[in-house]
Amino acid sequence: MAPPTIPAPDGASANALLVRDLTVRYGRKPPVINQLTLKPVLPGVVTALLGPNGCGKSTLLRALAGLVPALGQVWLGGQDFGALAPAQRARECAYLPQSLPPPIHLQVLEAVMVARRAGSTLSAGEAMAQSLAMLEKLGIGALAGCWLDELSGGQRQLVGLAQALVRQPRMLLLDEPLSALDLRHQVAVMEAVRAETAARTMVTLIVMHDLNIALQRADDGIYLKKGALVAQGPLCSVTTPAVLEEVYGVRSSVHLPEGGRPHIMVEGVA
Ligand SMILES: Nc1ncnc2c1ncn2[C@@H]1O[C@H](COP(=O)(O)OP(=O)(O)OP(=O)(O)O)[C@@H](O)[C@H]1O
Repeated sequence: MAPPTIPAPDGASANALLVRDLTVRYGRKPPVINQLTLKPVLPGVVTALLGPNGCGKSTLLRALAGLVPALGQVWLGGQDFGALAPAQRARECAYLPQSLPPPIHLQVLEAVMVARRAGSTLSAGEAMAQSLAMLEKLGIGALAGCWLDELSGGQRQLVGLAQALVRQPRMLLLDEPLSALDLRHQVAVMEAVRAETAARTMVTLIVMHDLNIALQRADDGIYLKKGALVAQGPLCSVTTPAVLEEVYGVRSSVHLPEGGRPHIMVEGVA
């Protein structure tokens, strides 16, 4: 089947994620996502997936990862992603769920190495070097020898992220990866994700609730409401008081410091 014809910016479509007419429902309930069509989600930049509780952000990520059945078309890098065998899809797409990785009795370095070696022919030595480097990038090199089941929630979240990043997927889907992290680790994670996304020209979608962190650290944004697209584009351009009122039902103002990125002041419920 030919890729869906969604207009892409010049030269951007080759590795982009294309989503067309995506419908996802749980059981017999009405669809959570109903015929969603996105503009191309570009590779090499971080795209924040935003919207109120229950609007379908996690469902969209799970559908893209092939973890819930969906109707419609999902293409990645010119390939019909929905038609790939599950093993190949798992190699090309790393998905980090909202829930923490299970606290199994494994050392952190081993756990990251297992993720790196899954489905690859990499030697143990090379996998160890890459795994250690990834732990360092996320600021948790000191945890390499610790047991996973003795870590805090935030530390486990960081290890889950290291496992996702070290696999070098073509598409990285992160569901609220900052939720359990302190400020320093939030910044370290977003910097590492940005650097890996750019270096590997990955498609990276991150569910976020903190709009100001998104505005500082993400490039593009997708605003959803009730499973439908409200706005998509460069995050600093699409984040307007009108969009925030429509999506979240709040009154807000956008402040633009000289030479900086905008930040949002929420003034109240609309
Ligand atoms: N496994 C499931 N079975 C049935 N309904 C589900 C299931 N998972 C999610 N839903 C429903 O789908 C809707 C969207 O949920 P989803 O988790 O995708 O939202 P979300 O935008 O990620 O929310 P949040 O920001 O609160 O995490 C909700 O109404 C939820 O109740």
